[in-house]
Amino acid sequence: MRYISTRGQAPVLTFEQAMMTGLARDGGLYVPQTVPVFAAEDFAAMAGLSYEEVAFRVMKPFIGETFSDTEFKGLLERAYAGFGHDARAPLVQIAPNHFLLELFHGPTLAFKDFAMQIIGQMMQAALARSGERITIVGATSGDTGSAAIEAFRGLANVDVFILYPHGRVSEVQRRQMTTPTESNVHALAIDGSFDDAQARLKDMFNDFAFRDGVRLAGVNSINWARVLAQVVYYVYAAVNLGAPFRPVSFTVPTGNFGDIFAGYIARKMGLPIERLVIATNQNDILDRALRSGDYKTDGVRPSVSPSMDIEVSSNFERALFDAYGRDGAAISALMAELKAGGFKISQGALETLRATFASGRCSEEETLATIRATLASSGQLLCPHGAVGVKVAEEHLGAAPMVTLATAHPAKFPDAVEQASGIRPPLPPRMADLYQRPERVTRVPNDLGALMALVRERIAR
Ligand SMILES: Cc1ncc(COP(=O)(O)O)c(C=O)c1O
Ligand SMILES: N[C@@H](CCOP(=O)(O)O)C(=O)O
Repeated sequence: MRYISTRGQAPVLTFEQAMMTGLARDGGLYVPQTVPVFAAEDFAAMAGLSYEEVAFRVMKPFIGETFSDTEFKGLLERAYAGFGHDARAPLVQIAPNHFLLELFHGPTLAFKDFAMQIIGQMMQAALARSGERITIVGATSGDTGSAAIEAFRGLANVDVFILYPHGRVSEVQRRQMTTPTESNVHALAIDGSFDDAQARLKDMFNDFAFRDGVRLAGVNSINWARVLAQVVYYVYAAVNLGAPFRPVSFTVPTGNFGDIFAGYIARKMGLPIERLVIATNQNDILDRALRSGDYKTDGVRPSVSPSMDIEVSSNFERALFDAYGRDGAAISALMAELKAGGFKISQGALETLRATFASGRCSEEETLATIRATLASSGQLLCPHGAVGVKVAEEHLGAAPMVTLATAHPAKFPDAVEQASGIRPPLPPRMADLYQRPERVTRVPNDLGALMALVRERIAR
């Protein structure tokens, strides 16, 4: 399996190279040259298997010979051993044809753990072989950061720097990033939005002297390995609901578009996904783009679902690449226009996107009302991101079972959940002292030069 860039001008890489590279050197994102298609029997044989076994079967064709089968199985076992639920990703029914896929039983209580834990294992194995040392820089709106820190804390050959928007993540999210004591962990609060943090991260990748000098690696969903690991739970959920013999629909609370893009890959692999629904909060650029064809930024507005406060959705570039017939030059031109505020999607590409994705938006009031209503109707307490998903899913119910991704634990957002429901969800006992632990964070300007200087200075220590 080989990986190519969405902008067509970067070297073609193996899985291991793509994983260790992050952003392509032409500024694009790596995607598989071809997506393997599974037979119906392959999916049928996965029903009832453990999460780790499904992960092995789904990921194996994409990773090729990067690891021996025995080694890869060992990495998967270690990655998911710390999850707080035997099923890893349990399905819970909330209405006759509507299920939640609980993706918050990992160590940091959000879906990011599913990919970050196995990437941590795979990167460590690759580094042990090469003897290299890397510098991870990540941008987060709250959940990627803590999951990355959890996966890489304390490693001797990795420094991990996490940029989060100052004042725009929940207190639990912030403390998860600022309280780890390991010296290889660097929490950085940037003056700006998540979009600013992600833009500076991409600028760092595009500065080759810096990138090569610090051996920069990325663990955001710009890294193909992140997307791949997230494909697994779509397959796992669908086969346990009757796929391939009956289709299943998914609604995905969406921000950076990595999670729903994983669903898109699952569908390309032959998984019968009837509807793939993008659910946005009030930062609804994706919903607007699918309706109007105009992908125009108009500023991020803080919401009660802060992890989705994103306007420049990185992975949308991967979907556009396919929708434009894999024309790297066309994607480069669109991304150049985006830097100036936005672009118009061609009619042909728009029709392709609309044939694949449906979308909807959920306001602030609707988010809180959905937390209340779902608790009353099903007894399930949602986090605000899951609530955005449930509200939009309810507008797209059809004959196929609908699965809404519950992307984070409600205890990560206690203020919003309490405001909606009157219930303040407690943290799990292992995190009970989170509010007492001392915090360690550096406030940083939204300035590329200053950020690069800080990273260089810290890793030289
Ligand atoms: C809790 C939660 N829900 C939803 C999302 C949106 O996912 P994606 O950025 O993959 O679209 C995020 C951020 O990634 C998140 O942290
Ligand atoms: N919501 C995310 C934003 C970054 O997304 P990623 O999937 O590209 O890492 C977060 O919580 O940080």
